[in-house]
Amino acid sequence: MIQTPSGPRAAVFDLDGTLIDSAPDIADAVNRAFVAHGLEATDEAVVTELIGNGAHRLVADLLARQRTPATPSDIDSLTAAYLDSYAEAPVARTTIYAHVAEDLATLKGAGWRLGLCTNKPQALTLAVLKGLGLAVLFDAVRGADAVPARKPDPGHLRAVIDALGVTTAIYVGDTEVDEATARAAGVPFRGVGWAAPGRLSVPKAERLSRLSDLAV
Ligand SMILES: O=C(O)COP(=O)(O)O
Ligand SMILES: [Mg+2]
Repeated sequence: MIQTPSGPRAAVFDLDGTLIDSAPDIADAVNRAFVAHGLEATDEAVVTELIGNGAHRLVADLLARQRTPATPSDIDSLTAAYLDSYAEAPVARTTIYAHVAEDLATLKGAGWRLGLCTNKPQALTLAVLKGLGLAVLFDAVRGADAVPARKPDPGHLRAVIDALGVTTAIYVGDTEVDEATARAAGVPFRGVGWAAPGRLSVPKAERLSRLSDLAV
């Protein structure tokens, strides 16, 4: 049985790399856009390492990695092409990490308010959550374009916490962007045990092995 005697009864989650392994669909979509523009595709493992700062930054980082000179308007149009391509197949190869769906349901059943704070755009976030059957679990969802400034701006996380109608919450994520956002917002942070190597500074021993451990 889950016990929630003290501490915040609200948790906000990052999406990519935290709740879902979306890297295969992100890599496919960004590579389709690059190839359609006469550019090279990038290995999925490399794309995976660059996820977490939003679509625009992913495109800019991939171009820099390929040493392809690009104007701001080139980056804008490639980003738009990538997001269009992603929206066509948002959950073709995406999977939910083990136990995540059942643990979120357990927390919700125990009275926790659940929020989502992601650098993925809002419409795509909702499409992914719906496609995976996770949308019903969340009381507030804010993608990168649903707030004035995205993570690591603390206002992004604060907007989700405000929308939950609570004063604080635990933030759960998989990268240093999430850690920095929580720190700047004055919110406690937990990293997930399944984060990709090198993406979190919090020691592995302190990371969550199950999301339901939040309630222990
Ligand atoms: O960078 C992105 O597109 C989204 O990543 P996040 O869900 O980990 O914030
Ligand atoms: Mg993430």
